[in-house]
Amino acid sequence: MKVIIASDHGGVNLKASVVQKLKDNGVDVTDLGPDNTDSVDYPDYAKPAAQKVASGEFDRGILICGTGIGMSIAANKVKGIRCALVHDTFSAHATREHNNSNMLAMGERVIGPGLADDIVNIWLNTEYEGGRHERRVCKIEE
Ligand SMILES: O=C(CO)[C@H](O)[C@H](O)[C@H](O)COP(=O)(O)O
Repeated sequence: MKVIIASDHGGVNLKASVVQKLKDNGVDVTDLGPDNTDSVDYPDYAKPAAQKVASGEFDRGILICGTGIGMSIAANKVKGIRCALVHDTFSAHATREHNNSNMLAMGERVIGPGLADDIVNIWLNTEYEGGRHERRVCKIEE
């Protein structure tokens, strides 16, 4: 599975920790930036990351800003993206099983690296259930 990750300045430290954990676990992860805490605008990173998932260049995308909210809003403007803002492990499971989410957004100012790693691990390894959920996901796509 190919994963792309991006942040703004508010998520750059949590992103570094998530990237390291993914690499330790052998996940093929590409960091779109930024690589420092200079102030940037989150849509400038969320949009290209979302486009690379929507195009199929990457299988999944992870976005991290201060709250995760701005990046999730921006990513969900891209057709084909279902970006879930998640700060608990139950939702990480549920959004894969029910929504077939292809992007995950988290906030560095909301959760710490331990919980973020658990969320990412669950989100990457939980299968979409299909069935009744497929009808609903199709309605989103329409
Ligand atoms: O978009 C956000 C909030 O919805 C993100 O948390 C940003 O990281 C945040 O707005 C950046 O804020 P800052 O005061 O410019 O660091």
